[in-house]
Amino acid sequence: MSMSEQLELVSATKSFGGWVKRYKHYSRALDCDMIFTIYLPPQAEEGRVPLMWWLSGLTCNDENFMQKAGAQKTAAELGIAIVCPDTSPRGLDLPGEHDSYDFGSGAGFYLNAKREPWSKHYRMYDYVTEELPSVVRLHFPVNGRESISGHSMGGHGALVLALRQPGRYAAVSAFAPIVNPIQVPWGQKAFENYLGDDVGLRTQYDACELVAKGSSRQPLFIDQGEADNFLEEQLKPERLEAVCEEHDHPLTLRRHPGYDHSYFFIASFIDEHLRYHAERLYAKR
Ligand SMILES: N[C@@H](CCC(=O)N[C@@H](CSC=O)C(=O)NCC(=O)O)C(=O)O
Repeated sequence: MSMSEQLELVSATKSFGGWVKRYKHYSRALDCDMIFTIYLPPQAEEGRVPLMWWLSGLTCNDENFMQKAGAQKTAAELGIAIVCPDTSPRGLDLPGEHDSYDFGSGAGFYLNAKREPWSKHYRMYDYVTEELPSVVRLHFPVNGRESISGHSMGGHGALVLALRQPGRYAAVSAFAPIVNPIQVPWGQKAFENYLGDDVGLRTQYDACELVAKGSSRQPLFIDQGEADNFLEEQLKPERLEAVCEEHDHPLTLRRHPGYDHSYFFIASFIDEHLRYHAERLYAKR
């Protein structure tokens, strides 16, 4: 077993007949130690189960979703494992890395950075698409069926990963995703610093641009709160709606009056997302 495949158990907590477990491992892609959390439903004690990836947003780590979304009860009922990676490399002290909430630590944007000093460690795209899935497949009873979801920056990650890898995920959904990062302040700041001014490279990490490019027909399921204080400046779901309409890309976008950007919003609709994922994860191919 390579160094990156060796896991150290950090904690194990029983939940709805299954287990929430945190593991530490060395990531070769990021060249640092990382922690991820997995929920293993009770069915995983008897056989292999499908897996939903959850990508969290700015300022989060691997724990926010497991502690706040209340997903375990329905995941246990449906027999779905959930893996929550962290949102950036950790344990480094790159210059400026911890200075702001929307860049550097806690804000990896699920991309492979090209600019120094970020390029050696900030390779979250490779980490969440290749390295961590290999580790999970090696150590846990998963059956090869995967889906993906996420929130805000993690919603951006879920959409981009799915649109760039047609056929990989049985389902993709998002809560309040950043759909057009190249056109909004959060994304512009991150992409400028991580990727530089290569416009072609930036568009590869932008859901609206990927839909316009048309390389995937993956249906997208999105929930958005109308009282979200990031809605107008950072999220702009109407842009994705317009590009999907123009390119006839399947999109279900639900707007919910009164809901904000928090995990109270996610907890309110996570069961519907899990059922959406389960239907597709268990569908006959
Ligand atoms: N601190 C910032 C906002 C931080 C914030 O709202 N983070 C969200 C994700 S935002 C987009 O990626 C989050 O999930 N926070 C963690 C949580 O547990 O709620 C500010 O004050 O503006």
